Amino acid sequence: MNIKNLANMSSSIKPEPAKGSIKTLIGLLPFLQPYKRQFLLAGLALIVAAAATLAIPYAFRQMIDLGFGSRGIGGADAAASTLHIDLYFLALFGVACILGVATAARFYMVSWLGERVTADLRSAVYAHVVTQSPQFFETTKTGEVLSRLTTDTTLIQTLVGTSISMALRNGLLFIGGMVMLFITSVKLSSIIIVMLAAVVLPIVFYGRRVRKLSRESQDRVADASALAGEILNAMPTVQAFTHEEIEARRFGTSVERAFHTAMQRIRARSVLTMMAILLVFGAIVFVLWLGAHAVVQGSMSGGQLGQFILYASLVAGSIGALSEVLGDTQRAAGATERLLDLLAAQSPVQSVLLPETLPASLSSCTANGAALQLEDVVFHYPSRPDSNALMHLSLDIKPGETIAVVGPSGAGKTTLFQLLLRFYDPQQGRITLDGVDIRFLTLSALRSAIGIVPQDTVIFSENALENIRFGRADASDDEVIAAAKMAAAHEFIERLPQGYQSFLGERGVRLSGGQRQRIAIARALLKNPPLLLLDEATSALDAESERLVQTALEAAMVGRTTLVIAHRLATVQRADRIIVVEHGRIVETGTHTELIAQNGLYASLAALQFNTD
Ligand SMILES: Nc1ncnc2c1ncn2[C@@H]1O[C@H](COP(=O)(O)OP(=O)(O)OP(=O)(O)O)[C@@H](O)[C@H]1O
Repeated sequence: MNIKNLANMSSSIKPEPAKGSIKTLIGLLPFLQPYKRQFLLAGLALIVAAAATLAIPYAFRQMIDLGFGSRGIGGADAAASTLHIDLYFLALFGVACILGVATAARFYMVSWLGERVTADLRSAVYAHVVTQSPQFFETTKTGEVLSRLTTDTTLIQTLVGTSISMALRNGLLFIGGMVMLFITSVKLSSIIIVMLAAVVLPIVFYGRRVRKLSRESQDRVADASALAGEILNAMPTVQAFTHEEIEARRFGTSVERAFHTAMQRIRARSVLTMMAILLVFGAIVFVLWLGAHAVVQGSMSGGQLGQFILYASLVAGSIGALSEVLGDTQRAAGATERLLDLLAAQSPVQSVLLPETLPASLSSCTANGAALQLEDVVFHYPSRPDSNALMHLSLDIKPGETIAVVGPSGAGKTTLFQLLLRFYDPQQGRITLDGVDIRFLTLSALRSAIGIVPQDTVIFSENALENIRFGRADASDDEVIAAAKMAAAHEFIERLPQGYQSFLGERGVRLSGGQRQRIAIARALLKNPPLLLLDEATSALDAESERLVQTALEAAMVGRTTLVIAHRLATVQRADRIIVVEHGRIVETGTHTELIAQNGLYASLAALQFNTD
């Protein structure tokens, strides 16, 4: 349980990972391992198909030399020749049948693998990303994560579903074809080998360039989608400032940049393909020219040359395909690198291996709430190491107490909540819940004990029932309705067109601010936590909403410890204690009356903040 080490772990993903090489693909092995059997079957189908392909030129030669050859033309041998033709055509058809079945089987297995591995990878990356701390989401754009989940996984799907099998098939055809070329004619094949060596070097060199451009191209696409994601999430602001055109132009520029980089990659890849084909075929045409001379001089039969031509075109085709596969594989290697980076991101806030448990009274909140202690807490955000957001903050809260937290903007009020939820760990000091250091609890045990009503409630694209059930997934409908009643949300939900079944739409656009807050309060009540964190909305509600929200909050505070970032007079007046925070320190503590009497920071804040009530 070395907390220091845990805290020091970096959560951010590397901004620019080391150069992607095909070796990176080894990182995919854990995702392939569960499907060894399918791989084996696909491999078998592949070998059968490759063997059938390689058998075709041989059958072809037999047909020419033995079927049409000098032995078979005219006279007594005519009957035997017909038999030969029948046999060899039958054999050829047999081979084609095997090729058809084996190719279909390979395609099926390999495509299945591609889809399966991609689905697993997507789920694994997503499951990992949702456990990351806020720090991660500060440094990684949502759009980029989405792009990795979609574009990058699709590249890997191409790799597993197509490229690997293409590489293996063409690799086999290349090796088998070369062996058969040597068997057919050692002299011509030796010449081909020498020429091939001269052909491969430029291809390898150019392949590197294509890989680099691939990576850049993916980055640009990710940039564009990150930009779009950010803007689409802020549409009302964008439109209120009439920024539609500017944003459309900005996105257009980003898309153009992606297009430009993609074009560079496509150009490089076209050159690569052209070079590969020209060089390989050039070499083969030259060798065939030599072969034609050999047939004329009688040192080679026509069938032999036919067979050689077919094998040579198989070999040439396989080299062409391999160079193309190399491009895809390199793109997939880049994608794998980016996905593995995401998977490797470690949240600095981790559950300890041997967690302590909360006292039973806390896990089922029936008692009075939780005791909470902050002991000399010092904290700075990882992105701002030289500016402490909280400084030597100590606080002792008894079970059932209601504490109002007041302070100027930027004082550290929200930060305090973030630490209580363990979105971050303090650099110094500790926080205990009923005497247990919260770092020794599992994250889920800690967060289950805390209910939060944020300033701005997120409403999911679900009906009202499910939106409240977000507070506790296993709550029954009756429990949800009971919580809604306590939170003064029942009436307005009943009045919605389909009552609790009403779809609240993306971001709950159909609900007013006060209604959203009551949904949030209902969620918290459903969770029934011993510790409640409220962040009162600063925006003014109309008198009726205000009254309803206050009623709901009062219901929510009963029987639990409550910390509330207060913006309303009613709240501070009801609080057992008010703590006044400034520059990350507690500067005043007391009740409303006491603090007003002190005539310090609180008194001046109260005069400003609460005068509308
Ligand atoms: N994610 C973050 N990364 C870096 N600094 C942050 C982050 N969040 C807050 N801060 C800084 O920490 C300090 C305390 O911020 P905090 O949000 O806790 O203030 P607050 O009292 O809640 O203010 P407000 O009432 O305006 O919400 C501020 O100086 C703020 O700029």
